[in-house]
Parts: sequence; structure tokens; C-alpha cells
Amino acid sequence: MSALLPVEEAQARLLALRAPLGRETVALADAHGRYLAADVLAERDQPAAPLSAMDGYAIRFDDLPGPWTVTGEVAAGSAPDRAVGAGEAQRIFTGAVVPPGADTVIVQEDVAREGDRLTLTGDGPDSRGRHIRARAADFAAGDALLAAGSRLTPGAIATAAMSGAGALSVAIRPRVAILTTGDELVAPGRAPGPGQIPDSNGVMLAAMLAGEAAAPVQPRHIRDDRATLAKILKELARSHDVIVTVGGASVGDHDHVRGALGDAGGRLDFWRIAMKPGKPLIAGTLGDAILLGLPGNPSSAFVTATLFLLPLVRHLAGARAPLPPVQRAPLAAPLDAGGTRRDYLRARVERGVLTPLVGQESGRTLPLAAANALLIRDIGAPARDAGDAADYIAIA
Ligand SMILES: Nc1nc2c(c(=O)[nH]1)N[C@H]1C(S)=C(S)[C@@H](COP(=O)(O)OP(=O)(O)OC[C@H]3O[C@@H](n4cnc5c(N)ncnc54)[C@H](O)[C@@H]3O)O[C@H]1N2
Ligand code: MOO
Repeated sequence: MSALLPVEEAQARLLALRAPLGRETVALADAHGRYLAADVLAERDQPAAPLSAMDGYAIRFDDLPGPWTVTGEVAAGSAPDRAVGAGEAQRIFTGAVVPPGADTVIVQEDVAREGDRLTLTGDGPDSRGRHIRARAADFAAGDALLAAGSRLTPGAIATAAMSGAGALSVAIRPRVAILTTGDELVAPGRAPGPGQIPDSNGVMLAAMLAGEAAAPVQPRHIRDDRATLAKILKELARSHDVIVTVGGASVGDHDHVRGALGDAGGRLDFWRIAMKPGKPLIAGTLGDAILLGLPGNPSSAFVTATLFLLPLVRHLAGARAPLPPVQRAPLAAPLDAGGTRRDYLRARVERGVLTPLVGQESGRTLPLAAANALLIRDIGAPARDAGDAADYIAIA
């Protein structure tokens, strides 16, 4: 029996199978969750001119404590048509350009106005420049705002829009096929016959991918038949970047994924990882497609998808840092020593403290619904007490 591959080595080998996909230009409205293929540089100063941050009056700080003569008005979206001279004020609104000559805005709550005459009734501004957003305070033209390989979050999209962009260069989304295998599976919602169970992995994996920069995926199911599997793998490889199979990864007489990959003309890269759950994970190539064979047990499929499938999709989709970040938190309770495979225990992190959930058998789905973290216990790790630190990965 060949040695089990360490997780990090398997992740590195998987990501090395193929470079990120090419690039395309997408409108900002379609950019959410995509990865930038190039740095975003500001095309303009923001703000491009000093703007008022409040509704009130633009004045010269040196003229305090007033009174002033109101000589004009400037609203957001228009340019001031005259300067503010000594003893003068102009009515101004939030977001409007501060007229030349003025250096301070006084809020309307602090003044009284009668006709053109304005007098101070409150404390007034305490410093020159008060309530003014300086030119280029957010960023200046030419500033590097967003880095290639970073994910386009709503905040990043807002920044790109403000910088002058209407569309962005991003990596192409991988096309992923999900293929669940097994004679025992029925579609969710159908009544299972004797010995049958609902296919929970297909919809779970589709949901996991829906949060990623993958093209939309419709899971497909086939029975345990090696020849049919080989035929379908061959077909899928022509039009997909990644084929994910679930189940049939182990050593049973009906576990056909490795055999079918070979029959279809593909190449096995690795099989079996030093992790629990998830040991029988398969990776290989078939034409230009990458085949990832996840184990069928629900928790095994979830954990291997978190550690291998999602990073692969992110890598192909142009992510600079595709692996889930490892965080650290104290344990709520003692934890037994680690074994011969690295454990990824379904756990909850709450108020900064980690608790492994009851029921770590890989056939269960209920702990997957409760978990918000995978607690990492290394091979041969010593037993730990409550309060000792442990590594974990946050999961959605
Ligand atoms: N003799 C050995 N038996 C097993 C080994 C081993 O090393 N020697 N490894 C075990 C481990 S670890 C795992 S994990 C499983 C993986 O098995 P397979 O990937 O071959 O998966 P199946 O046998 O097809 O199914 C396992 C289990 O999961 C259920 N399943 C499968 N697909 C789905 C789905 N889409 N939705 C919900 N549940 C699914 C299936 O009914 C089985 O109960 O092998 C061990 N065996
Ligand atoms: O490694 Mo299997 O994934 O224990 O259940």
C-alpha cells in the first residue's frame, strides 16, 4: 500500500496541474466574486475637487465669528459660479464643490439666516477645513487601488467604479461538472426505495460552487457502471475545465472512478491523502480537464471540497491566494491526541472559542449544518487542554 500524501503536497500538486484560465472583460455589474487579471489604477482623483461634507454655508475661517452676507448657492452636481470673498458666505449642500475662497463649512444648525444676513448662533467650526472633504483625500489618479489576483468584493467594486472604471479585466470562470455516482442515490425530494438514500452531495457541492467564481453548475447523477462513467467522463472533459465526481473513490467492487478515468484515456496524478475524513481523494487529468474524485461520505465530500475543489476553482479563476486561510483560537474543552491522518473536525467557533461537534463520523450530514469551522488536528498532535490554542478553517 502506497503512503498517504500529506494535504499540503496534494494541494500543491493539484494546483500545478493547470495554470489560471485566460482573461475577459466584464461589466462591474457582473464582476462580483471574480478575480482581477490586472491591477486597478485610479483614472481620476477622488474627490476631484474639495467637497462639502455637510449642509450649511461655505465661509472663510478667518471671518469667524461672522456675521456674513450670503452671496450665492452651490448644490451637489453643479460647479460654483463665483468665489467667496471677505465677509461672504455661500449656501452649500452635502457633496457640493466648495467655492474658491472658502476654506470651511459651517453647519446650518449653528447659524440663523434672515434674507442675505447670516449670524452665528451655535459653536461654529473649531478648525480651518472643517466639514470639507479635501481633493484626492480618498485616492489620486494613478494610485494602485486593487491588486491582480484579488477578489472583487462589493467594496472593491465600489472602489473600481469611483476610480473611473466601468468594466474590469478578470480571469475566465472555470466550467465545472458535478457527477454523483451510486445506485443507492435518488434525487432530493424523491421517496427512496429499499436501501436507497437521497443524493445530498450533488446539491451541497453546487451550493458550495455557487459562492465561487465558477460558471453555474447543474449536478448530474449516474449509476455505478464503469463503462458508462468512462463514456460520460470523456464527454464532459471536452466542455469542462474541472470534473468533480462524488463517490466510487475507494476500494469497493463498485468504486469505478479511477478505473473509468484510465478507460477514458486519462491520467491519475494522485490518490489517497493523509486526512480524515477524505482519505480516498482522487486527482488526475483527462485531456485539458482536471478530474477530482471526492469520497462519497457527506462529510468527506464536504471537507475535500473545502480543501481541494474550492481552491482549484479559485486558482483557475485567477485567485492569488486560493487556499482557505488557517486561523487560531483557544479550545473550549480538552482534545484527544491526533492519529495517523490529519483530522478536520466539524466544529463551531463562537466568541473566539472552538468546540468540536458531537458526531464526527463521515457519513453524517447534520454536523455539517451546525459547523462553522473545521478544527485541524495534526498527525500525532499531543492531547490538549481547554484553553490551549488550535488551528481551524472558517467555513460558510
Ligand atoms: N475496505 C475499505 N473500505 C473503505 C475505505 C478503505 O480504505 N477500505 N475507505 C473508507 C473511506 S475513508 C471512505 S471516505 C469511503 C469513501 O467511499 P467512496 O468514495 O468509494 O464512496 P461510496 O462508497 O460510493 O459512498 C460512501 C458513502 O457515501 C454515501 N454517498 C455516496 N454518494 C453520495 C451522495 N451523492 N449523497 C449522499 N451520500 C452519498 C454512500 O451511500 C455511502 O454510504 O469508503 C470507505 N470504505
Ligand atoms: O476518510 Mo473517510 O473520508 O473517513 O470517511
